Amino acid sequence: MDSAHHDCCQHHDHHHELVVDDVGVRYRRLTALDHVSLATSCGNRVALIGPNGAGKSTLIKAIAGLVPRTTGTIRWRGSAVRRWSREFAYLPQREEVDWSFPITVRGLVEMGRYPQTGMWGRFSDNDHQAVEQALATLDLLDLADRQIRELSGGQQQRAFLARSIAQEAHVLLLDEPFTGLDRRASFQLGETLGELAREGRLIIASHHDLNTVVPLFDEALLLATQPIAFGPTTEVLTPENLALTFNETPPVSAK
Ligand SMILES: Nc1ncnc2c1ncn2[C@@H]1O[C@H](COP(=O)(O)OP(=O)(O)OP(=O)(O)O)[C@@H](O)[C@H]1O
Repeated sequence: MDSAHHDCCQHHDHHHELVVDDVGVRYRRLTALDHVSLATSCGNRVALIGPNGAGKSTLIKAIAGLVPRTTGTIRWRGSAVRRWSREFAYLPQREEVDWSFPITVRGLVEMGRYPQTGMWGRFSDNDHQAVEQALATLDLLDLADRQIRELSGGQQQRAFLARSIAQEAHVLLLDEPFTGLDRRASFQLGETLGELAREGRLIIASHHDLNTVVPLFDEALLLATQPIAFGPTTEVLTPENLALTFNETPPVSAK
């Protein structure tokens, strides 16, 4: 990966850059999230872990400013997040994407520039350069003129990541990015996310495979509508916390 060091952490102070404070989200009468808090900063990869319906997607959308909060606040670098901004990139779950939509990889990555140029705006040299740089970063130059429907699942994920790089997003919010990838594609995506985090981005992803949380993520939030635990992956992934999260009987310690 050859992109220059990302500027994400230059604003770093003693506080965390992203602060989710006591957030609740309700859909009509259903409480999807309740009293959720976490604080983290750029450079981290944060896993959201929990059973189906635990609120992982809802939290991702709330941080992205895509669903309204019922309670609490979300602050990014000291300012309240109220609606979507260019600093956040959101990748929906695979099944929410229309993969038959006729667009090339380059066309998809160019969409990352629309917040700057407007949908019908002229692309400057700077915009073209950002697109080519993003394609190169995700190793997609050879595939740039292919239709996205003609790509493998792993290549499609990379195309979406390239779009968020072209957008110059600081926070990547990914809904189950590893689902449906084989081992090789998963490994490659893991390497890519590691690089993007090292360059100074914050990565937040829902994740289902408990066996790969530790190698792939620095921090984890265990979630079951309410937060069960948040912290460094190796500290929070205890059998007790997992049992509470997945509503199983906690292991009885030997007497
Ligand atoms: N648009 C919506 N309207 C009403 N209820 C919703 C909506 N979206 C999600 N829900 C409900 O909110 C709860 C949390 O859903 P969410 O999709 O955030 O969970 P999740 O942890 O991402 O689940 P999964 O692992 O199955 O993707 C669920 O009970 C779900 O049915």
